[in-house]
Amino acid sequence: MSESILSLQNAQIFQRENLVLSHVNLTINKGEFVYLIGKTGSGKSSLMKTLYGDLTLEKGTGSIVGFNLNTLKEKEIPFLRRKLGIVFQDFKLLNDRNVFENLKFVLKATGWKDAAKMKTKIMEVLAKVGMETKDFKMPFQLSGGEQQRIAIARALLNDPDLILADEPTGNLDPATSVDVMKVLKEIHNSGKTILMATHDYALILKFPCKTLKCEGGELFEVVQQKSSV
Ligand SMILES: Nc1ncnc2c1ncn2[C@@H]1O[C@H](COP(=O)(O)OP(=O)(O)OP(=O)(O)O)[C@@H](O)[C@H]1O
Repeated sequence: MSESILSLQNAQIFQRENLVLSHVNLTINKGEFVYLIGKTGSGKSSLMKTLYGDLTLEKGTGSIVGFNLNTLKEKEIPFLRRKLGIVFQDFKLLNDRNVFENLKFVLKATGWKDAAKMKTKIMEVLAKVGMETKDFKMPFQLSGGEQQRIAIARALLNDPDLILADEPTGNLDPATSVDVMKVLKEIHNSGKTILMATHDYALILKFPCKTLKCEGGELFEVVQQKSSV
């Protein structure tokens, strides 16, 4: 039987007092790659934020990477995020330090102490995104696509059970988006589970996968046909 990594049942997603999505039923099994699509303002980011503990799940039930979203305490959120790799549209790299130090910062913040082990891990994740020769570069010396690769490498540091990518190609041109998508697909092929919010339909057509759509305040699966995505 497939192992569920993420499950929401009859969930309601709120932004403050505003109901953004209702009747959300969603299961993601280990090893899946799932797109989350929908127009701007349809609730993709709100759903993602609920999954990484930035918004509270107030109605319905939910569990993710072994955490119960209904009973999640503030102090548990860092532990939840260690089991998630989160990738954002705007990379969120620290501009005052180089690539290596950006990654080391995350390892130290998550309890790593041994310098040699940290170096091995950093070079391992950089190799996975094809950036092993850029460890000494400052973020502003990198292109947008390269910065996103580093952000993906950062998301891999703690061997996450699930990667949540919120519009990871949103700031990239079409060719660079395809390159970054290839990196994400390689990571998926190596056994990782990925949920990716996007409104880049060209990418979905090029790399078809299970697709969920936020529309009219609800979430449903769409069939992979040009007319339906
Ligand atoms: N911090 C906030 N406070 C109150 N309402 C918010 C907040 N952030 C988003 N919203 C509202 O929640 C709804 C869903 O927004 P959300 O950002 O989840 O959409 P989205 O599908 O991710 O859009 P986009 O593709 O533009 O990122 C919108 O109506 C938005 O105005």
